[in-house]
Amino acid sequence: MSQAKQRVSVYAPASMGNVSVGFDLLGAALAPVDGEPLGDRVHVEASDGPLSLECVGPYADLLPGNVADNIVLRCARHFLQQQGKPEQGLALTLEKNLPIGSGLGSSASSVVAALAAVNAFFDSPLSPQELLVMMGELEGQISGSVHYDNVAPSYLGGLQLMQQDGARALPGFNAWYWVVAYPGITLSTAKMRALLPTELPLATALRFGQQLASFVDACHRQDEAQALAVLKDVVAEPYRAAHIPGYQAARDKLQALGCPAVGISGSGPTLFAVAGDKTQAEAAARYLQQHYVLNARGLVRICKLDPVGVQVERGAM
Ligand SMILES: Nc1ncnc2c1ncn2[C@@H]1O[C@H](COP(=O)(O)OP(=O)(O)O)[C@@H](O)[C@H]1O
Ligand SMILES: N[C@@H](CCOP(=O)(O)O)C(=O)O
Repeated sequence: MSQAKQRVSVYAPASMGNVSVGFDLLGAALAPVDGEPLGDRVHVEASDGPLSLECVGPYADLLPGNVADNIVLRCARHFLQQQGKPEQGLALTLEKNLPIGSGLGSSASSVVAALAAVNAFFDSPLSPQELLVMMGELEGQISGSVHYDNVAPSYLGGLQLMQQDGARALPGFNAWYWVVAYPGITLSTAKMRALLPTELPLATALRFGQQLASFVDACHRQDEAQALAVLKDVVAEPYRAAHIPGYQAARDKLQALGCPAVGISGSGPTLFAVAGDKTQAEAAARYLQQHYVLNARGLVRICKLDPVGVQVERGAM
């Protein structure tokens, strides 16, 4: 009697790094309100050959031509080496649903889905904390430095604040909609990081600390007015805004439409706008679709926070 082969599929949602107020320290997982997924999927199944990766999906053609450079394969290799396992017997498929270099945590989504999938395939030898550390290291290999504000929310869901010893969930504001718009052009995270100064003036450092502390306090007390008053980026936006085509004009227009906060998602070019209700979210989405999206690769989604993060499905083939 032949034994059924095991198959594991993992979905990892898009994420928004920084959320304006917490450069490299705060991130949010996104779930479109229309129920359509917005994130990469990785499938792992047993095979008789060497470790392999196939890429499919709407943004697969933008991945590195050499599959060995794909972060999903690098994640699988790293995991197998770390576990003392041979590089064979696994066939991986990446469904590349997120645009690359978009500010939607695309590489992080692939990293989270890949590592969660291989870990689940081998019955979870790594704890969630160990896995999160590995995700941060692998994501850091391609984005220019280790930062957890994409991998942590994609893995754990919700709004995640990085601490010295791991990630802590912050209570978000249930009424808020997060409208995200990706114009359809690529901006490399590493290059957008290279625009930033290596040191900040003392006044900026103080303002950053005060704003982040106020935002965290406001989340815990569910003080919406205080949270919105400090949802501002004094660290990265001043250096990045001019490098994102159309960003400053769109931000001004969205504010005029009544959106209480607008910012760069991750390192851009995606922008986000907070909307207090569905009507305002739809007006912002219409504006962004007409004026911020530049080509057919672009997208606009009205989202809530994804409360779940990674989703693992097991099955037999
Ligand atoms: N599975 C993958 N998903 C996204 N990017 C990948 C993947 N594998 C390799 N890469 C490479 O990693 C880099 C990711 O760029 P980055 O600007 O960090 O994108 P993002 O901000 O969308 O994560 C690109 O050079 C891309 O070719
Ligand atoms: N904190 C990082 C976030 C990068 O996010 P990405 O989605 O653009 O990769 C930064 O601002 O550099």
